[in-house]
Amino acid sequence: MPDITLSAISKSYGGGEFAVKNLDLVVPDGAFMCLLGPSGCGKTTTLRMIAGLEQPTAGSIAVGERVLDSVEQGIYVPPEKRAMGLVFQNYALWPHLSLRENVEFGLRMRKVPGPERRARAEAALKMVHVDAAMDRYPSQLSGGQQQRVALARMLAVNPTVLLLDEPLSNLDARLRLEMRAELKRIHEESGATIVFVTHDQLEALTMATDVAVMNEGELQQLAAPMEMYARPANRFVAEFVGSPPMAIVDAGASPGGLAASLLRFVESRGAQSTPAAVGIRPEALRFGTPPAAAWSEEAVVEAVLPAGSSWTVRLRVLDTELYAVSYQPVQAGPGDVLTCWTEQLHLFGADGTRITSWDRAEVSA
Ligand SMILES: Nc1ncnc2c1ncn2[C@@H]1O[C@H](COP(=O)(O)OP(=O)(O)OP(=O)(O)O)[C@@H](O)[C@H]1O
Repeated sequence: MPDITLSAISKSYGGGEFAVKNLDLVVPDGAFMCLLGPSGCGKTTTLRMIAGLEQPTAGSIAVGERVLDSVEQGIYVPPEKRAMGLVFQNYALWPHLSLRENVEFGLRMRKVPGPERRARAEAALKMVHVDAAMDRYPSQLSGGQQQRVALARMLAVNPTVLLLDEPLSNLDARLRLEMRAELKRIHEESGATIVFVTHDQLEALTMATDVAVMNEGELQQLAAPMEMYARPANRFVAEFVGSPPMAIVDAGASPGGLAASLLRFVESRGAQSTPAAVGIRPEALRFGTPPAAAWSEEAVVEAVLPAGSSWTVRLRVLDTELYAVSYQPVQAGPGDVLTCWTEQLHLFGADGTRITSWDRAEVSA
């Protein structure tokens, strides 16, 4: 299956508001792409347009050379002719069919012969761990089990493109973790192209090969997960990806404050442009003697919150409260003064975009 290309796609439901604005996006063949963003940012609308369930109001969608939508050329290919598998958050299982029959249904429509149909349905149900309940009816299952059956129903037809809209939202934490690993394995084994909608940044970071972050209908950044985490393209992505979120300190506050300290540091390191804001990830803050090339300040410990494998520390650094996350035990208590330092600062310009010249300077330093 070739790449899926969205060119200048917009969607308005009327009233002048755009659910999706001028979106250019290529989903490479075999990718596991997550569309990530807060509620209402246009992820579902984008997925539904790829599926053919919504028509764009401008732009075009193509798979390889085959145009599926083109507003300009008046082309629209209906969902059933797109050969894509779909699972939505609000999956609909047939209530009068057993789980096995539900999964076999799609295969029956595709005229797959009986024995093969049965084997493929069983294998798919096994994959999502509901094979023990194969002869039950949907009403006898929990929401999470039903969601897994919906996933199995789609997997059974071996689609080359899977479109998934929050398919793990009804699962408890343990099953979610298990299904993330399963989906990743299914992706690797099947070679299918997956487009996955989620508002959960951890889900995107753990599963995707490519993450497209959206906000208010617009693409904010398209990158591999670790690249996005290490170098968020703007303030929105910086605050959305990562937990706890990156602290972003605006320049121009009091001269004796944290912002001034950070600005003095970046100036002393020859930053080519003055940032409007500086970001620090909580897990990039360290304690103890700083390396010569790192920014550091004295910090007053306000609280230490142990969480088993990590320690979250609330600090006051000059005029600002910061959080640090340490994966080593923190031997300190309220009122103690520690030296905190970091080797990675994220610089943002007045328009909120990342100052990339600083990253290059940091790398070459
Ligand atoms: N059928 C519709 N009619 C009118 N407005 C709609 C319709 N569907 C979506 N919208 C609007 O379009 C915008 C984007 O919605 P969309 O469902 O794509 O966002 P989302 O990022 O998937 O959000 P969520 O995670 O909450 O599902 C929202 O402002 C929403 O209210």
